[in-house]
Amino acid sequence: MKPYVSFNHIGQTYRLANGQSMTALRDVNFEIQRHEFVAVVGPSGCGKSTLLRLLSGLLIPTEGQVEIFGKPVTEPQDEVGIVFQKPTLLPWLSILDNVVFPLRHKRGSVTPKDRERGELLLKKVGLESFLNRKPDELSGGMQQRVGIARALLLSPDILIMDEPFSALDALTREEMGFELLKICGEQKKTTLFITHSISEAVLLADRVLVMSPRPGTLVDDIPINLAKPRDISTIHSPDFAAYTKRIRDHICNPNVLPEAV
Ligand SMILES: Nc1ncnc2c1ncn2[C@@H]1O[C@H](COP(=O)(O)OP(=O)(O)OP(=O)(O)O)[C@@H](O)[C@H]1O
Repeated sequence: MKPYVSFNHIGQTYRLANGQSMTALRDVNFEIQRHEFVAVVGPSGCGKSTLLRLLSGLLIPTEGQVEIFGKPVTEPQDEVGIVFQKPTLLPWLSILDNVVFPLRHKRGSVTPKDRERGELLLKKVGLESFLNRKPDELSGGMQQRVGIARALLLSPDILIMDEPFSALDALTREEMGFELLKICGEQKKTTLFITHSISEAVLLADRVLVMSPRPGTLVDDIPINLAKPRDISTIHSPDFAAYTKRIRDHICNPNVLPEAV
């Protein structure tokens, strides 16, 4: 099967303000199949967000090529939706207007049909009774749901998420993870999910990519063969513990070879 996303020998060197250069990524190679949920974990500064910017077309790699279905990514495109760590909602707009904002930005206007779609997406994330509220009347978890609905507005095939739940409390974070799995399952998205949380990565993903410290490169690519649908009982299974240990060993002690799970 043709990969949906491919990172081919990706290197990224940033030019710093002082004129020096800094290599953030070195020879990163991986593929993502259609409808696969791939999580990326690694130490701080290893280049996780850089990977995300490369796939979103906000950044062009200094080496290699990122491709979506065989086509090089050279600019941002509608088939990619992004959920950021903070949803950055416009405080003066209602929740519904925030969700349809990308269309207003793109086309200059919003049709009743667009608003209907916005309402449907807000229903999907459980916010149908908050359409006319303002962002600061919502909790952090609810605001992040608005960010997810907004990212789904243009029906992207690919969803990229940069630590989307890191600002939430532990319980809300868990709940949002399960909701995300439901949404990705229903809407058949191909997902690249960046997180600092090893257990979140194992709980949500079909595959976990583990990165080395900077310059970041892949040190492990782990298929997560835990039964689906996943729920809170998944966390208590022995396989879950084995997967998290394998990842933690890489991150805490980069010289330890992965154990078989
Ligand atoms: N625009 C930029 N200009 C210069 N250096 C940058 C730029 N963006 C990122 N970097 C550097 O590249 C490296 C990788 O950054 P990146 O944000 O991709 O890592 P990360 O793994 O997402 O980090 P964290 O987990 O701390 O969020 C870091 O050393 C960072 O300082």
